[in-house]
Amino acid sequence: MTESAAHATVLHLQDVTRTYQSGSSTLTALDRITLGCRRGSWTAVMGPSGSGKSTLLNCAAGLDTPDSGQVFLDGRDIASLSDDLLTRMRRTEIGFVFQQFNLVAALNAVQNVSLPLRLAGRKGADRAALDALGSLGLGKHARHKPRELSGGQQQRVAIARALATRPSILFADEPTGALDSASAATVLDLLRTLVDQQAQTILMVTHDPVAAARADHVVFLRDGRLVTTLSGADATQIAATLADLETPALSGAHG
Ligand SMILES: Nc1ncnc2c1ncn2[C@@H]1O[C@H](COP(=O)(O)OP(=O)(O)OP(=O)(O)O)[C@@H](O)[C@H]1O
Repeated sequence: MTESAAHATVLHLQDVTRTYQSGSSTLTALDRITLGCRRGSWTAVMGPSGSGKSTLLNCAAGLDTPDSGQVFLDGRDIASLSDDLLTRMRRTEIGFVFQQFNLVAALNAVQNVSLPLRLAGRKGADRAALDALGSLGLGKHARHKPRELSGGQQQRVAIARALATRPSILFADEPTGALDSASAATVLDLLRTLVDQQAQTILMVTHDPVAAARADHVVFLRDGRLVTTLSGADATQIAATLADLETPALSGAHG
């Protein structure tokens, strides 16, 4: 990989604004957000409830459309893509991991992981899915259905599925939110390994300072604005920054 490829910006949001209309009032969920994710970096998004984290992830993933501003994925403005190209981009260049795993209950692990490959029309989907599960230490569980797996194992299958098409970026929405702390640690170790060894790019929403501390950068939102960024911070610093952001909202709620 060349130096420039190693440091290429995979995702760039430029002045992204998203509002919602509620009766006669306008709620600004995202307010001129500018943010970049470089290849092989892991960025966590934190902020009080309602600060715009999910909206940010959805706009970045092309699942929601900003009112203004631009979202570039691998240098392409996603608003300029046709519906067909946008669908293809979502299937192949973006991976998504959710709090509740969202595996298909009727399918076993290998069938779940091969699903996006089949949708993308790739040959050898089962072989690739088996390889992906094996590399995540889940080879023994390939034929297990989701209900036969622990929460941490299900989330690792979901990560294997999200990465099956080798997406440029993995979006993770509270990936450890439904896990006990030991399973969460395993999933976070896996994400860290993917970033360090495969230059995977990750954008993750989390409420958990311990999870955010595993990322390279933490961006903090409040009222739709990006208010501060920490790099290389530990969980204590991250928790303190989050508490500072939540304090005015709490006093407002009681005032
Ligand atoms: N479809 C919608 N219609 C109207 N308002 C919305 C809609 N989606 C989100 N909002 C509002 O936009 C703001 C940001 O919401 P968002 O879900 O992005 O916040 P969040 O930081 O992810 O919250 P949480 O931590 O509680 O999940 C909130 O005030 C929310 O009520």
